[in-house]
Amino acid sequence: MGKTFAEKALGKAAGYEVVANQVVTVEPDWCMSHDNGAPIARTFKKIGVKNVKYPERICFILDHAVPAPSSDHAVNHKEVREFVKEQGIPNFYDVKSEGGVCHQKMCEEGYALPGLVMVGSDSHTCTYGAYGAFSTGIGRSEMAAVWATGKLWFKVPESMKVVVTGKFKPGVSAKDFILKFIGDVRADGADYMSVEFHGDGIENMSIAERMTLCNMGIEFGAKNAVCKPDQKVLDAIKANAKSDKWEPLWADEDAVYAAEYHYDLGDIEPGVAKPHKVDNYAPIEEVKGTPIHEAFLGSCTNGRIEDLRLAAGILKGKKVAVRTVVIPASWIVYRQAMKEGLFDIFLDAGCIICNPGCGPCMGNHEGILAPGEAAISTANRNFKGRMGDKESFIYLASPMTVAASAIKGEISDPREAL
Ligand SMILES: CC(C)[C@H](C(=O)O)[C@@H](O)C(=O)O
Ligand code: SF4
Repeated sequence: MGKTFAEKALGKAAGYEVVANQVVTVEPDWCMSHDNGAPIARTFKKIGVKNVKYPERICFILDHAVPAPSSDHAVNHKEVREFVKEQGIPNFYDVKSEGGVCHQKMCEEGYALPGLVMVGSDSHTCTYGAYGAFSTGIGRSEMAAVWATGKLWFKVPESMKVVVTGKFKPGVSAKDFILKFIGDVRADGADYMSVEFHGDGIENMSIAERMTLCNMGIEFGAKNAVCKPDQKVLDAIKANAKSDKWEPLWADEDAVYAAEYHYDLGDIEPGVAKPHKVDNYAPIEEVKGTPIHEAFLGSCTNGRIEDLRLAAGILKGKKVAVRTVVIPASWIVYRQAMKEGLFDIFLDAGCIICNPGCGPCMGNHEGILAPGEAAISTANRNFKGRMGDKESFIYLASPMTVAASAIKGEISDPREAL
């Protein structure tokens, strides 16, 4: 019987053959934390161990509220800095023009690598599956224990196979597909499963698009989400792989799956997730004309250079009708966007460009909504109150839909703006 990706990756880490539902203990290759490293450090101190087991495997990336918008946030940052120093942790991205959203940094700095086991104290750690890693979010106390012991147990997940063929039509992108998919399988569709994206539809996608898919794995319950580490990935990691333990792993043809789905990307149209759930999908036709008060282009889901280019293509020579916040996912993306002239397009259109970080994605700052207001956002969550006020509304959409909607001040079909 063939093996799934999860069975291979966790088997490799355990050092012996494993099958779905077996419990294994492994030593994760990387442990990522962000601003919440501060409460984790407090928990770590209660364990009674003086030093973390593998300082070189820990990464800290301050991003959730940078620069600190409140004293509480500043205290978190301060405690992270102190912990990094005290424990001799080499991989630290402070509030400087070298950071960005943690998941973007883990990918662009060469931590995300095929076949590695990666954990993060953030639910969207599943993003690194775009590079063929087995990556998953874990809780804070769990992370404190991993720092102390270097180990973590997993139940090897059962797997879901999503076979994706074809190409998107103009005006449609990976975000439209994943929103539609989540609408179909619902928020618990892949609970504790390893989700594998297969097919030429995925091969045709850029790594950025694959990151958008894997990033949203947790929004339908996945333990991890992953794409085959093909030549595109091998080329991308050549320059700066931060570990030599990687190995491209992929599922066998005859692996056994708990569920299987098939999609043709040519059938996908622009769509949104309506308030207040990510699986509340609607095709654009259904929501077209809904007034919005803010547009947000950014986050770990869609703040990459490829996303900014798509939005700029629509905003070029136009004016936005509502406040539009653009946040490149990292300073590398920021510089690139500046170099390509995208900032001129955004600024001429009336957009605000903020420093890389999570921004308003989870309501910390840089674009909080007032009661009764609605936003269209490229992020990944639209829960009640997510952008600051319980009486506000969030529609999730692709960068092109967000740009087209910003111009009209109402939810709009990007195909009409091309
Ligand atoms: C703050 C953090 C723990 C949280 C997460 O786990 O995902 C955040 O990044 C989010 O997107 O909701
Ligand atoms: S950008 Fe949003 S979803 Fe991504 S890590 Fe930050 S808060 Fe979470």
